[in-house]
Amino acid sequence: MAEARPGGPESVADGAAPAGGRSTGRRGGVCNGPMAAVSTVSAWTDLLLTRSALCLGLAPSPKWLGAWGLPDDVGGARRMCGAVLEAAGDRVSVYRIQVPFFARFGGAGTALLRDVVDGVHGRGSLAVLDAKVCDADDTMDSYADLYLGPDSVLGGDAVTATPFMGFAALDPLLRRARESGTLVMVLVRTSNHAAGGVQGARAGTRTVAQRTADEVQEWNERHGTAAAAVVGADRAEAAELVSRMPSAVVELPGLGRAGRETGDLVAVAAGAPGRAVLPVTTGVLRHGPDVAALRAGIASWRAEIGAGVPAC
Ligand SMILES: O=C(O)c1cc(=O)[nH]c(=O)n1[C@@H]1O[C@H](COP(=O)(O)O)[C@@H](O)[C@H]1O
Repeated sequence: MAEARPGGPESVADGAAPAGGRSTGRRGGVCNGPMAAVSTVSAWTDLLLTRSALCLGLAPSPKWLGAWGLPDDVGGARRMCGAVLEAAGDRVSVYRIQVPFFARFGGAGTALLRDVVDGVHGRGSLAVLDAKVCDADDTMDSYADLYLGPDSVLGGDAVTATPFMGFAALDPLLRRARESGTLVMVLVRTSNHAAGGVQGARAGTRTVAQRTADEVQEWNERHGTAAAAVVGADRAEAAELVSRMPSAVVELPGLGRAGRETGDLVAVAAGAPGRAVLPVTTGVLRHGPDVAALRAGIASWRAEIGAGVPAC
């Protein structure tokens, strides 16, 4: 079995020329004063339709580094990310990057995370920073400075956020996302077992998840399409929630997970063409560290998704 390519910064940041997607620095920065909103969703749609709805998870956790025979340190994390990016080339539209697995290495981990985001952009792909943030008032501006847009510390194209301090608490972050042409991916319904008791609870005539979905749609209608959504529910519930947010990019987690049918996820995604992002982490990382095996795993997911959610 070939090993993951050892790498310096170049091995993560180098990539194929951007192929129809976002190029680094194309958008205005968040620190450059007021800007016109850019057509965020159309940039995502272009990529999702021309490449694939497939989104690769980058998760250099102790578990995965151990499974790959790599040291649980920033060097191991760099080699893992380099191998996945090398295997994917320019065939993947979006990466979901698990922030805590980088931040746990301190400053070196944060620098690696920025390198990885640059590597994603170098391949013409988009980077979702999975940090699940939320707080009140001016802290949200600081989250934007950290996560959103080319002039932020980490340069993400989207950040995940929890709405459970009340949807209005997300407003400052959403405004910054709109200004920088990025997205806030709001947790509408998550797939973890404990979530049902909160997100499935009824608030008047709607569940909390339905109400949050409606708030995503309302924000986009009022202000522009910076609100996106994470919907990790079964087929019927996911389809219903997605139908409430016709303007939003929706991330549908669960591919390759026990108890989740790929066909169900693909069917929900097919109902939101050009807006649905299907992340897979375990289902690809289990093929590593061999780059050829990773490449074959990615190709197989693209084919399986492509049968239901066609890309050109
Ligand atoms: O935000 C997410 O992506 C997410 C939403 C959700 O509903 N459930 C969920 O597990 N996730 C993330 O998905 C990751 C696992 O990805 P898979 O291995 O592809 O299932 C976890 O680390 C979570 O952070």
